[in-house]
Amino acid sequence: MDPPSKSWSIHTRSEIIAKYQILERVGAGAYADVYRGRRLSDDLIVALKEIHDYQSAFREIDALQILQGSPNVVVLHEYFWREDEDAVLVLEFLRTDLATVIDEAKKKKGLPVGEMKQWMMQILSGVDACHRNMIVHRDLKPGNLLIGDDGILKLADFGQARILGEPGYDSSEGIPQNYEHDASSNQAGSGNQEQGTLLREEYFRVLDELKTKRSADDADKDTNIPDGNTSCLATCTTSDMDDDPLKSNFSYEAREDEGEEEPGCLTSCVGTRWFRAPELLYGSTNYGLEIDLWSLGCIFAELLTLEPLFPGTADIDQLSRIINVLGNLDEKAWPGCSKLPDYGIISFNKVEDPPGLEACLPNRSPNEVSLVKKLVCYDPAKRATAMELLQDKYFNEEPLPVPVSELHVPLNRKREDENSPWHDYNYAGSDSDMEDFGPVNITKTENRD
Ligand SMILES: Nc1ncnc2c1ncn2[C@@H]1O[C@H](COP(=O)(O)OP(=O)(O)OP(=O)(O)O)[C@@H](O)[C@H]1O
Repeated sequence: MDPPSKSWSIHTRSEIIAKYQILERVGAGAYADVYRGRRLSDDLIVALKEIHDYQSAFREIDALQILQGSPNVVVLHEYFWREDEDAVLVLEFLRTDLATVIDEAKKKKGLPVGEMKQWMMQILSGVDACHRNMIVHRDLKPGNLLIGDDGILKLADFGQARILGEPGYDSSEGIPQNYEHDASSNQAGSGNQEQGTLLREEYFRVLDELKTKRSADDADKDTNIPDGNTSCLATCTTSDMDDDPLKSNFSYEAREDEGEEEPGCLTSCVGTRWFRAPELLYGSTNYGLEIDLWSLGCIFAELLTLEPLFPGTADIDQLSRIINVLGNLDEKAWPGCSKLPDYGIISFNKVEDPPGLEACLPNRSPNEVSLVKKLVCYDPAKRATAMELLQDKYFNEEPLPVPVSELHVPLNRKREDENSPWHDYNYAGSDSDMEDFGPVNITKTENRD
């Protein structure tokens, strides 16, 4: 089978326009365009997500099918996917997101604690649903936590999600059960459709072809947005590596391919830099659900201060910011960390007296600081689970979480490209991982073999 040609236009898809009126485009991500749509049968407003990347589509459909019924995960109504077309997911339409809540709170100089707790509990409930199903989201950030008019927050954008097995995951578990590959059939999947299930062998064959094609596509790319608030898959290109003076450390694309072929390996190039766990920054390929818990800690800290916790401008700057707060990463802080693939490559100067997370959370209560500390810690095994945090005393002390109906839901969505503190930076044209980041004491040691 030839790699699928991309339609790039949902408007030409007869099977979709027979059922939905396509309204305006409401968003675009690394590999997707999202439109507001209206279901003709009952006027239901939906989001139509056209995904231009096969792997992201497989992952998103697979994870969402497993998580359907979880109150804090976006609803997948149905999806369309023909062999030669992009997948189009029909999702419930959610007008705003947590990034907008934070942005509005900043303008109003604060977020009431009772509201903040309610947002946090909903996030924890969504993450708990994922982790109970051994699904690691891998791109948790405020912009991927969507919010409906009713104040219900839902985890979205599962394009980087993976299903982990026990004890080492079997990558073949990431197969969508209802993928329709018969071009004669006019629709691919509506959650419970049985016909057209793709065999595992066929799935991996198709995936291999696509990865080969994607590598070729990536080699052609010459644009890069070095935005720490943008998903890694959007920022990792071959041009990143070419410009990176430590390029032997950051061979992300190579890792993605290697990792997919060997069960038990995962790519370290996932997520969004500001929310990326240290094990990913050090190149780990056998991490677990805990990477989401680190991201969660960064999101909670941002809710508490209304500023990103570690707004790194490059991967090394990201690590430097973490180390400058938590102290150096060593065997004492996380036994086994020296085995991380990139651990020996860059050594940071000794941080003599790290200020700790308290310094990043001024004027916050001890229980609030403690909540963040339970998540933002080096040793992944020490990070509290979402389930544990739902029982945290913080949520049972005054002021209690407000009911969902009392949450202030913003009317619109923040236009990230305009409001991002890195907006100007993004368009300054710098791709280099070593340019433009703040003062950082690093020493480059010799390359790995
Ligand atoms: N269910 C939805 N309802 C309303 N808008 C949505 C919905 N899903 C996505 N969007 C909008 O579309 C944008 C892009 O969607 P999404 O983040 O899922 O795409 P992506 O390509 O996977 O993104 P990323 O680059 O973050 O990986 C979102 O930021 C949001 O503005």
